[in-house]
Amino acid sequence: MTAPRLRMTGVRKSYGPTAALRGVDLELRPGEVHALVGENGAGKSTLMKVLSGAEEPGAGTMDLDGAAYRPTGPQTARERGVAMIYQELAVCPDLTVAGNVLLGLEATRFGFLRKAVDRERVAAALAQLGHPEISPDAPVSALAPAARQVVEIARALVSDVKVLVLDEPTSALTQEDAARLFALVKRLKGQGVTVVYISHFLEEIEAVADRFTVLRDGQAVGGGRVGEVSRDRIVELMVGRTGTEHYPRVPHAIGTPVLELADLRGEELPDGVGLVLRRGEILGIAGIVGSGRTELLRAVYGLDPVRAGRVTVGAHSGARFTPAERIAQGVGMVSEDRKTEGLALDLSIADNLTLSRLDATAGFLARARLRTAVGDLLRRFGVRYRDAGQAVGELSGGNQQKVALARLFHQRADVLLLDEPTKGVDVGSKADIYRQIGAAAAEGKAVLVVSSYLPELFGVCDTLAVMCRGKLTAPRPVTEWTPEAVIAAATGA
Ligand SMILES: Nc1ncnc2c1ncn2[C@@H]1O[C@H](COP(=O)(O)OP(=O)(O)OP(=O)(O)O)[C@@H](O)[C@H]1O
Repeated sequence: MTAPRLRMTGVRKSYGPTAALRGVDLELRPGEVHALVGENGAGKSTLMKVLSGAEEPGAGTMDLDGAAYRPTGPQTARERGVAMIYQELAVCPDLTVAGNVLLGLEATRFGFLRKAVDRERVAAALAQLGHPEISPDAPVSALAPAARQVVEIARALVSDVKVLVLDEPTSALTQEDAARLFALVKRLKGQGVTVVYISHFLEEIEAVADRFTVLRDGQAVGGGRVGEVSRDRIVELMVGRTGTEHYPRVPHAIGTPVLELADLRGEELPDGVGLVLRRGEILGIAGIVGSGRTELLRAVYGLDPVRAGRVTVGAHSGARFTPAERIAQGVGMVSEDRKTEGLALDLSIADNLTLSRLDATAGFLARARLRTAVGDLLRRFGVRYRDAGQAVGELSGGNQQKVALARLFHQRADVLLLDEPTKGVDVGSKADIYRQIGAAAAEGKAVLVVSSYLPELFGVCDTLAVMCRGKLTAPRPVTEWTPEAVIAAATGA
């Protein structure tokens, strides 16, 4: 058997009273793609932060190519050839591509700046990654997310990366860019680089990974070769029980219209959208990143200016309402970008959950009743937390997403606008969210859901419409669509 490239033994890490890692062993081989899977809060990011020097372990040892490995920070980890690429990319937008790729290297490696040589080196790295179209001289601020990600990977490559960690790397990518990323990962593997790949999409893992390890509650509970273990078995290992239903359906009936859009136009997108959403209806909007789906929800909610057209919510007709007015009209939204627009990360879970409830009686509710309501909501959404007084920023990414959704349900909105509601959420918890969406429809609420994950739209929605360059097809029952027809409509084919 090949000697491991990197070995982690008995790694522990606690944040105050929260034990994030409880003695993890992990072995990574040279030139393999190793998937790390597990429920939200299982400890995946923490384990990889320890590996890449961003967090110091409380206990345990690591060795790299047979020698002790104890990084004191991300820079010393990089010097040993271990780098991590986060979901929120860490590039400096004001620098050029070359400036970013060589960041921190000029001084240590070259001693002095050799511009032409540096430029060549960066161009070679980009070509090696299969992206010669990215110019070393381009300002990073001008690049799309997928290209920025390539810049970060190139940065790791020039410092002779041996182990590269990708944390949910496709979360901001179009399907096409995701396919290019998979090709790039395979190239890196061919060059002997070990890639650790964190993802909640088992399809992705099957497409790129050789082996996988499942984390549960801060421990490695299983693993093996991809392809030799069924998806259901992997999910079982993740959640610790059998028979997780992927798309639970709650029976619901469709009633009268509650939201109507007529020729709605934003500054650029959307471009003349009309639709009718009825009580008890779950209407999905498919489309590629950039097609105007997010802009559509933002325009309806009053977050983006509306140039023309009409939005009717119950008795309120017009287009220029503020989000506060929309909330008062019974509209709620969970934005795709929960960090900047959704949650107040420094505030407690309980405060975040109760912030947007404009219920005059809330002030008089006994504290105990409110506490019970909060606890009940957190349970319904399967949030893993220590106590409701804990800051939301301390939760894992997927658990933050669940809090953002739970808040909307606490707000008791009648019209729910959901933009990528299960982004970053694990397979088991996705089912919890689908169940809550179904329950909302059963209570007569109307749901407009934007998603880039087609199986989810097919599994959850009653009706489906596809957005392409700011325009929306007529919504049709989901049974009348096929994935191929959706993709054709989304790409304007
Ligand atoms: N800075 C922090 N302060 C306090 N607790 C933290 C901090 N970072 C992580 N945790 C806790 O450590 C545990 C593991 O979190 P981690 O982010 O590693 O999970 P994850 O498996 O990456 O989850 P996700 O799939 O949601 O990204 C969670 O209980 C989380 O709340």
